[in-house]
Amino acid sequence: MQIWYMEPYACGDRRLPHHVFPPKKISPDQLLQKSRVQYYKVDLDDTVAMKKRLSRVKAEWKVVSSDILTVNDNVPDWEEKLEEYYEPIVRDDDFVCMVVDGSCYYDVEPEEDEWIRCHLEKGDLVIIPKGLSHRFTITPKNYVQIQRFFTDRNGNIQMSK
Ligand SMILES: CSCCC(=O)/C(O)=C/O
Repeated sequence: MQIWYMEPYACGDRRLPHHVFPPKKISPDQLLQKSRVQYYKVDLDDTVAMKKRLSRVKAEWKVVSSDILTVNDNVPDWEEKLEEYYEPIVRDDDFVCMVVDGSCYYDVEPEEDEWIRCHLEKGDLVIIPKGLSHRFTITPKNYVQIQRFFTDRNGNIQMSK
């Protein structure tokens, strides 16, 4: 995963990196300190290691359901969907997301109008904590397949998936 500060009030093609000038990249540890976003690299080609990592994440974060979402330009109402995903949201549950194929950006906003761009590729898994403003968009590949894991902060019935 590559992580960098975005230029303020980025406009134009959202798929471009929109670095601040000069570019300011940060490490996953710095991202964690700054925003509480956690990061794991999952080796999707190693089934045993992948299952181990995912079952740990599911147990630790009380994952109750998951889905797999493909975002590409064959999606009906593609432009509208992208608009919707780019709208900042603040969730009241922790959100876990892993890139299965392709690439995408999750932008997080630890402080008002200060956006940090996380460029996720295959095997990158992030945990966006509840309460943190974030948004999603695609990269110039125009293609990503992600697995989303939904958590239950109230400890309700667990569904296996
Ligand atoms: C294409 S994923 C859109 C972002 C998302 O599903 C979500 O709920 C983020 O919190």
